[in-house]
Amino acid sequence: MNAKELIKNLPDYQCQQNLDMLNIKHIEMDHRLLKENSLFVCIKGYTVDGHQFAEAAVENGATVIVAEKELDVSVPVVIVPDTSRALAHLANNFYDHPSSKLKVIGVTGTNGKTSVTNIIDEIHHYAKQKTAIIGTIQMVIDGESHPVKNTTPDSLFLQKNLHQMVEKKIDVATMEVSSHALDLGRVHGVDFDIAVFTNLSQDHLDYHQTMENYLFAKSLLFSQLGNTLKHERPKYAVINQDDEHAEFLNRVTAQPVLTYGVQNKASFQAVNVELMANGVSFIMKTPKGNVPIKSKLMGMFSVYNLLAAATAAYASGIELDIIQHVLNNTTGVKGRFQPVEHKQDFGVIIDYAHTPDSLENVLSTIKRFCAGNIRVVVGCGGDRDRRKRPLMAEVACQYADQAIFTSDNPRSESSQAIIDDMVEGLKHNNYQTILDREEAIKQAIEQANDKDVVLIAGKGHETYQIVGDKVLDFDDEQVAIKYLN
Ligand SMILES: CC(=O)N[C@H]1[C@@H](OP(=O)(O)OP(=O)(O)OC[C@H]2O[C@@H](n3ccc(=O)[nH]c3=O)[C@H](O)[C@@H]2O)O[C@H](CO)[C@@H](O)[C@@H]1O[C@H](C)C(=O)N[C@@H](C)C(=O)N[C@H](CCC(=O)O)C(=O)O
Repeated sequence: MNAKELIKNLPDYQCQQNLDMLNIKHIEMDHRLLKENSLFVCIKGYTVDGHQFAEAAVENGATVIVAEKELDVSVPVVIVPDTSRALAHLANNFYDHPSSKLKVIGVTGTNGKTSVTNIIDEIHHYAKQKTAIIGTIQMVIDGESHPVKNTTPDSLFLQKNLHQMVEKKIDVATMEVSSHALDLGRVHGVDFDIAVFTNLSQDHLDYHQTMENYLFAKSLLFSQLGNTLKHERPKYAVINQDDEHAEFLNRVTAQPVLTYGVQNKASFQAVNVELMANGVSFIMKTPKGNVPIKSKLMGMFSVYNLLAAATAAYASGIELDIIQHVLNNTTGVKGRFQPVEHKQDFGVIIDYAHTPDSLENVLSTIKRFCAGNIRVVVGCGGDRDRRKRPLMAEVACQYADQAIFTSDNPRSESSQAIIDDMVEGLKHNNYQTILDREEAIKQAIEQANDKDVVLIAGKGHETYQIVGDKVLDFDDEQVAIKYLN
């Protein structure tokens, strides 16, 4: 693509050099990945400023640099006020606006994003559509799995892979949209068809500082839905009517809204809800009649996840009998309320719950069917929201009979310091501290009696533990299996 053509839609750029003859074959934001004839965008990161790699980028094949300041390099420099924003638009332009060529469903909210995204994907797959999914666990394009670094990737990765999806004739891409991504503009330019809101509770205050900022970031997905129709396809906002922020989000979007909920009247409402030891059942009231649902997924939060996915799928034009089939048969996602199969007479469940709210949801669900004691193994991540630490410990001790506080991903912090934050001011004494996560899981399993349930919380699907700058192999499920057999 001609360099001048590529940058022409940037609203506010300066470039003293002539770009007419330059052909750009790649866009890159990491100088280590550069190839010949690339445009390199210098991103000011949190830990590193990409501007320092400009010279090395030229050596590695960059023929144009996009930066926020003048640079002493031998190739043309395009100066823009904000390189992250420019990258999102350049990538969208370079890959020819891929999100306008397939249906894109974005799911945001504190809890439930992964489960809802996966159920929406399952429904479209069952409806014989070609699907792709982008989320915390992985990116899957037409059944092929790819690793991911972030829940919602940076704009370059995102646009490149949306382009791949168009090439592979994907009909619908369902993606988790984190508040970080919305705030950092990773999804700028993505033409969403449907935006789904699950819920909002305390998390990520290390980044957003206040709940108002956190809500504002989430709301960007709904304002970004715009007010235009794309390709004659209607756009929809799907909102959890029972969440206290529903009304605010309702006002943010200019598109038609479909709601779901249990307590309040909604487009999709669950009534006659029964929470059982082996699943949930309810009648799903819909604009086209009542649909009985009996799912293997457990707990009230699963009722909400199922409703969110059903409403989004309905907004996407899927027939109710297909939605019903998938809701009744889905087995959920690895690391989300995942039972570990074994021979003993007690239960072991792995869950990604790493917020006070999600931990409370999971523990209160277990409380409904556990005939013995609940034992929870839990920690908090390092270099992340410190304010949630005592709240997590309080929830653990309040709902479980015995809590073991241990390491999560301590990152650059000491595990002991994180646990000190958790227990500061804690009035309960039904807890012990075992810093080593494997030892904590072992102890919880060895202490369990018949009818007890052991919940291993916080890391879910993760197969690693981040200690300092090392990423060590660690899989809660594998460790549990080791001590169960
Ligand atoms: C705070 C934050 O969001 N950081 C993200 C950010 O990293 P950073 O700002 O430190 O950037 P950097 O990697 O130092 O590099 C800056 C620039 O220099 C370039 N570079 C760097 C080194 C080099 O040798 N050469 C080079 O060119 C980089 O490619 C980049 O363009 O940009 C990276 C690339 O896009 C992200 O992977 C990284 O996410 C980190 C891993 C992260 O942990 N982010 C969390 C906070 C996050 O975003 N979480 C949400 C999920 C939240 C949830 O719902 O649970 C998410 O969506 O994942």
